[in-house]
Amino acid sequence: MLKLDQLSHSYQSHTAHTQPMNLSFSLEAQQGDIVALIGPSGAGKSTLLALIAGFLRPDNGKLTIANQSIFQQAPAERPLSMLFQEHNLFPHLTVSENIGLGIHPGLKLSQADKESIVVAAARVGIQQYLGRLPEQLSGGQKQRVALARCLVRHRPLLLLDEPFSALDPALRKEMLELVRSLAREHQITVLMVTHSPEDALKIANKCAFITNGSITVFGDTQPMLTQPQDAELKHYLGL
Ligand SMILES: Nc1ncnc2c1ncn2[C@@H]1O[C@H](COP(=O)(O)OP(=O)(O)OP(=O)(O)O)[C@@H](O)[C@H]1O
Repeated sequence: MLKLDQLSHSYQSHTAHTQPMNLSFSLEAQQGDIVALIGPSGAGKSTLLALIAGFLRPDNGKLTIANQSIFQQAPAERPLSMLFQEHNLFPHLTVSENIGLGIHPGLKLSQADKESIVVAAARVGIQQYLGRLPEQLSGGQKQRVALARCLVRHRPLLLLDEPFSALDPALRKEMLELVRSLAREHQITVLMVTHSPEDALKIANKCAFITNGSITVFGDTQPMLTQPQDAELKHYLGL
């Protein structure tokens, strides 16, 4: 479904004392896979998502979704949605309007669109807040709104950059379970950056370990994280 073949990017060094950072990623995920992206700080996890989302231009390599190259597509045209830890909602727009932005950036919405906003809000459990402004919501409720906005887009790929790490453990677990059931229901492929191996074990069937700008271990999450063979991965997990 999603295929990256040596998708590369180099960050130039800004000072004489630092080296340029070269990153290159190869990865294959099937439809409905939930892939956890783990690895030390600065390894390249967010860069990988930015390359797929189109925020960052690759220098080389191939990037396909359902065998179609998305290399030339602008970020908004790509068949994906993305959820970050912060800055997900516009403060002056209601919950309903914030969700509607996922359908049309100018909020030109048909009756059917408005109905799909209500359906998505109900699916993530925030239908009673549709008229509120983001400041009138808790952190967890805000992330539900952002998730509903991803849902109304009906895109086959969802990119998550630690969206729930600021939530308390019980709420985080709830949100992870919600993402897992939504991914199952809609056969969405999910790539999730996380610093928590526990979260990876809870939600992801596949796991990619990123070090120094590339994926060095990829496999089924359970054996990979509970019986790691790779020395660097063992060290990262503290085993
Ligand atoms: N705009 C930039 N210019 C130069 N170097 C950058 C830039 N953005 C990121 N880098 C470098 O590229 C590397 C990968 O960064 P990235 O943010 O992808 O890592 P990460 O694995 O997501 O880290 P973290 O877990 O801390 O968020 C880091 O060494 C970082 O310093």
